[in-house]
Amino acid sequence: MESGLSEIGSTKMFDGFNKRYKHYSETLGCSMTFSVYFPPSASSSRRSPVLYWLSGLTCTDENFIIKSGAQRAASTRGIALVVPDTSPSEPESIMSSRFLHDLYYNLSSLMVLIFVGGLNIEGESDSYDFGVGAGFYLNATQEKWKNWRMYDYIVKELPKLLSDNFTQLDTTRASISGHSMGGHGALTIYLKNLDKYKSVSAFAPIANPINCQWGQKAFTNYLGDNKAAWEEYDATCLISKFNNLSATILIDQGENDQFFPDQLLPNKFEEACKKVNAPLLLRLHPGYDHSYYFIATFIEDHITHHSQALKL
Ligand SMILES: N[C@@H](CCC(=O)N[C@@H](CSC=O)C(=O)NCC(=O)O)C(=O)O
Repeated sequence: MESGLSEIGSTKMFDGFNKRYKHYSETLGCSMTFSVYFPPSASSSRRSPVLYWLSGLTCTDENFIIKSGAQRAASTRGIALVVPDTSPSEPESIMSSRFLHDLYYNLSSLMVLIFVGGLNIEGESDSYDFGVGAGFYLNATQEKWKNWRMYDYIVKELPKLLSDNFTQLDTTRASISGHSMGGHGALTIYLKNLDKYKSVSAFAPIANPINCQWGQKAFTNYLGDNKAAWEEYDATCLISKFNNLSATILIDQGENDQFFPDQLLPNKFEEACKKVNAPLLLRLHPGYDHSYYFIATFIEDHITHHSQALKL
C-alpha cells in the first residue's frame, strides 16, 4: 500500500524549514503526523544525517518543534530533526484519499469503518499516562492494543518512509534522543539497534520502567504479565547485557523534576552502567524541573554530542 504522504505545514526557521507531514501507517493501522526540521544545508547532493527525537507523555510531534529551540543548533550543525507522534492516534477519516482509494478497490472498507470506526479503543484516552499520547515505543502483545506498535514504527517504517521520500536526508547516518517516556524510547531503541544509531542521549528518561508506576501500568496493559517481555523494554535491564559499549550515553536530569524520585530512576541505570563499564555521562542540574524549559536550556549540548558521533 502507498503511504499517502502529504505535507501539512511549512515554516521557515534559522534558514531551514520546519515541515509537518501526514501519512497512513501500515504498522499502526491509522493516519499519523510527524515533523521534520530540514537544516539549510540539506540537499540531494549534501544529504543531512538524522536525529530522531522521541517525545514524552501527552506530546504530539509538535511539542519539541515549538518549545525546544533545537533548530538553532541543528541549523548550524547540518542535522535534520525527525519528530514522530507518541502513539497511534488518529482514525482514518471517512473523507481521506486513503479511504476513497480503499473504497474504490474494496467496498468492504466501508463496512469496517461503519462497524469498527477506526482506532477508538475503549479506555485509550482515559488517562494521560496510558493509551493516546503514551505509546511507550514498544510493540504491544495484548490483543486489545494490537495497533500500539510504536517500536516497529520508529525503527522500521519511519526510516523507510524518509529514505523513500526525502533525497536530502541520509537515514543511514542516524542518532536518537528523547525526553521522559521518549528518553526511555531512545535508550531502549538504541540498545536494541546499535547498528542503526550512532549515538543516544536523553532528558529525564524513564530509565527503569519495570520499577516505576508509569512503566508498570503501561507494560501490564501492553505486554501482559510476562516479565521477560517487560525487561526487553527496560534500559536498565538491557544495558546489563553489554560489556563492550564504546559511545558515551548522555543523560541530563533536573534535580527539581517532580518525577525524578519516583518515576525516572536514573540512579538505577547509572548503577547498571557501572557494572558493565558502559560509558555514561549523567549530569544532574540543580533547580531544573521536567519541562521543556529544561530541555531548551541544554539541547545544544545534545546536538553537539550527536554531531560528534555523526562526524559532522
Ligand atoms: N499532564 C501530566 C504530566 C504530563 C507531562 O509532564 N508530560 C511531559 C512528558 S512526561 C513523561 O513522559 C511533557 O513533555 N509534556 C508536554 C509539554 O509540552 O510540556 C500531569 O498533569 O502530571
